[in-house]
Amino acid sequence: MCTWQYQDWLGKVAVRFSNFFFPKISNLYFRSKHKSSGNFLEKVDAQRKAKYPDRSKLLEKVTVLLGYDGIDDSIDNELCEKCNGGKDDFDVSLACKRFPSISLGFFPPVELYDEATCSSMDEGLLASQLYQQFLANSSEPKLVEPDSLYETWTSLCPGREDGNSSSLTEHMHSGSPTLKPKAGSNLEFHLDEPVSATTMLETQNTAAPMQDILDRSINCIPGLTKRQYSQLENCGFHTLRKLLYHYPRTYANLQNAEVSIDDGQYLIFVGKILSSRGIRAGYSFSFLEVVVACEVMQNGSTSECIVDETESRKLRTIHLHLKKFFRGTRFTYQPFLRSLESKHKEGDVVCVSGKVRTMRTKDHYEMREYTLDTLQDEEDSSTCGKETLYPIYPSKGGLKPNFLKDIISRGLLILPPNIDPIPEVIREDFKLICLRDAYTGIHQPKNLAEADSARRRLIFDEFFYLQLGRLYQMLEGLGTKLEKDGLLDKYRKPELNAVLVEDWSTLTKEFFKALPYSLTPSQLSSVSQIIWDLKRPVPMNRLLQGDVGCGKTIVAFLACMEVIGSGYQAAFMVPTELLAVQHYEHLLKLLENMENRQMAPSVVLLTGSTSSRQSNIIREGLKNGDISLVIGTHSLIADKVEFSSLRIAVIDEQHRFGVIQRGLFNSKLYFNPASLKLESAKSDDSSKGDNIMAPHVLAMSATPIPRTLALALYGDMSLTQITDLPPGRIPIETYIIEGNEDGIEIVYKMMLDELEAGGKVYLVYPVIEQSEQLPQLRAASADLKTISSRFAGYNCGLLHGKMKSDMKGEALRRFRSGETNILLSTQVIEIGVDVPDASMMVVMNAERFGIAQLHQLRGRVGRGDRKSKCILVASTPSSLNRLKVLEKSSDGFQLASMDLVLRGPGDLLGKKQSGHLPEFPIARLEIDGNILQEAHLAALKILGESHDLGSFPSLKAELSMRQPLSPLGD
Ligand SMILES: Nc1ncnc2c1ncn2[C@@H]1O[C@H](COP(=O)(O)OP(=O)(O)OP(=O)(O)O)[C@@H](O)[C@H]1O
Repeated sequence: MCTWQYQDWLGKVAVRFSNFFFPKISNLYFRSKHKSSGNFLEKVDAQRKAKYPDRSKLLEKVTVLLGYDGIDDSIDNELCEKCNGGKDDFDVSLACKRFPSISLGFFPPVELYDEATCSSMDEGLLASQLYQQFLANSSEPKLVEPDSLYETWTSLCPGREDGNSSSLTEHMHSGSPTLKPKAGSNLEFHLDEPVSATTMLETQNTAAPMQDILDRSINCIPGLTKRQYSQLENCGFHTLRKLLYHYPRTYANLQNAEVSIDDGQYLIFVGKILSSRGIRAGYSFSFLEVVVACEVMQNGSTSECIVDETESRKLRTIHLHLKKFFRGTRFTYQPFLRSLESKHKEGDVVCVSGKVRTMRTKDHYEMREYTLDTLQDEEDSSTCGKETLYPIYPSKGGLKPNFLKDIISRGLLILPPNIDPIPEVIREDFKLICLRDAYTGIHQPKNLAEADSARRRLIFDEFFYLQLGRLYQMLEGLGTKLEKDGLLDKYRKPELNAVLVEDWSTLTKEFFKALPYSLTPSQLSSVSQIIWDLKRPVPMNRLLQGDVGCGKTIVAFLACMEVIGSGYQAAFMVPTELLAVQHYEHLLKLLENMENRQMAPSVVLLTGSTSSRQSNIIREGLKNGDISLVIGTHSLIADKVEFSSLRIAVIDEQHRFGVIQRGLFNSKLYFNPASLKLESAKSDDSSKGDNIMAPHVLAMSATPIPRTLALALYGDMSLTQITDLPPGRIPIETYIIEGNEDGIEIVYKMMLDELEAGGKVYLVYPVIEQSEQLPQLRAASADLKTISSRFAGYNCGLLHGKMKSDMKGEALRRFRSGETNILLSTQVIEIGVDVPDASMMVVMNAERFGIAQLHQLRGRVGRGDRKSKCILVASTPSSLNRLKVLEKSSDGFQLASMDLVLRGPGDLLGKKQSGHLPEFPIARLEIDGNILQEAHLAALKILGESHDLGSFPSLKAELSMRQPLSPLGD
């Protein structure tokens, strides 16, 4: 920089110095009365008049004293803060304008998910106000310099590299305040009137896509101090995206007042803190009581009443007593209590939400569970907007809701309009608002309608990227365009195609004829749909779903027969050895019934307990194609197991396998073209022409969830549902009994009655052995003696996961054959165990099991034509209620979706399948099914246009930002 440039620069710095730092230093001095500040002030004053070069040293010193890195840092920060209105100014005046009705009063909660619509508020978004304020401030002749405005501008709009004046003018609205470039310069501007935020933001985006702004560091928010930055970072707000995902948990609708306060209602109030007291109530007991005075309307008044001041007499004052209790000596110390008290200042205007309990004194209410948000100010409360929504944020990692609210509104300001990766045509088709409006709408809605469209758009995104990701992954795994189009077509037209029984393979038809019962209509159509898929050159990925005991196994066996009948191999993987043995034995029995026994394929069992000699033989048979069907456990996915021509993989109880396990299974089972030994043995030619193809996958689940939920959970799978039960099934009677002495006696009596009537009883326990930590839990092993002596004339068996495999098989065999009448077991029998004449199930400590789990357990009985009972024994009276839902409903769909809602759907794209954290931050699977369907269609539309998303680079980028995808899900 040459000398004159440097002096010019320093001159500008000095102007800013006068305007920013001098008042700051003065404040510092007057506030602290500190001597050193006084000295500084004197020096500063002297240096204001000094020559430019002499000032630089002091400037540097002063800026460092004020907590900046240097002059540049301070200028950037100060200007940004100015353009945000400066925190102090902004907080008071803008909050009041934004929330004109922050007045004392009582208002009901408006849930984020509420679909009600209300009239809209006048123009006046926070964003434009902030800009106007910034520009108003900036219009002081001394402050605004052409390039300082430019600097400010670029710092506000990080994506913008140069001040392109033409693009700026392009977007100016007629009649809007304008910012015009001076003639002959693309850097200098003069102000006519303030420019709206939208106009400015639009202008900085015309050149490059700004989608990546969401993934920039949180540091890109103007005016963020270092401290705020590190606080946000520490709480996980690394990027703007993460910040904007911090949605309000609800909105307080401060205008929509109700008239009565009833005991037990969840309500929202706005009021003023009267007192805050930490009280020691005993040796190790204390509590905090915050009293808030609120003015609410008299019974019979309506919300319109308060618009007219003369009607204000209809208001009455109520007192809310917010109480928090603490137990423990350390909570009774005065310093602790004082610090509690000091968190709430007398006179603060607060928004309180929670459950009210009426107190003895009239108009006094107690709230023990509450949320308290301090509002910015109550000024200007007389100006009532038509409707005002006040977003209530959850706090995070110690960051206060109001702080987050402020940072989020600053973040919204720098959002350019073109951050939306979803093409306009899709937005129009599905009536979606643009992404920036969605972020603004969810954080700063003018009315409920706006919040609702914002929410709809954000939910759409959550589902859309999930669907897009999974379908994209599937397409990537396919070779030809034809296959890819075929796959998409299949998902586009969910109406199912089926193959008539006549067109099934000969083997399938023979096996079908040998069944001891006829298939239900649902089973028959499921088989036909699956076979239609099997005949296509595209690998099937289908989920067969149905309630417990509906007969899925036989459908899967028929699918295997179809493949084997075409000269290929089938693998049937189940989660437990017990189930593998059961399926194996069941299948052998069915095959024995076949008229033409020679047609029966070779079937083997491969589990962890298979001897190594036997395993070697089986592996060899699978490799050379001698074995047509293998039933087994995880052993099937071992590296060593190779197939000659695997054409279908059945995965029973698929949710029992982790994402990676399923992926491994999938990727391992590729049809090996090198080994076409069986090609000549084909009896049908339906599959000819396919060279290398992934095997068909038929996953089975006994967790019957509604179609929409299934779509979300398994978006890349076609779905077949068995909706009926085999004929002759009698509904199971369910009883919930408290496990006290009397209760247990009743249970034993019911068991005895059942045994005397010739029934068989499962007795299920939460644990195998009694534990010292949980003495209240009854244990299977420990109870064996008690039960045996109690039911002396009957034989008891024991079955649990720690037993050796053959012992388990033997225990089940004895129970099935009737050698034992009572089987004491753990939840090991939960999946798949099929003993059709078992007629009673007793579950001890039933509250230890999930709802869906209990439904599965209950499904072990009532599988034959005998009337069955299920008794759920609850340890405590309080747990009875939760179990009652099972007493009322036997609909697996309803119970499973309830369970899903309680547990959360789990991580669908990643490895995590804990099911404890809902993966959709804002969507609710149980109510947003229609949006999910639309998202599914939109994903198909996009991929139909471009299989590899080549034509949609923004979508591809967004997909990778949201979740890195890999075929194995890791
Ligand atoms: N159409 C039918 N008519 C009569 N009985 C049938 C029919 N289909 C299946 N079954 C019998 O119903 C019982 C349950 O079938 P299966 O074990 O296949 O059920 P599932 O759907 O796999 O149940 P779970 O999810 O509990 O494992 C079996 O004993 C089976 O033989």
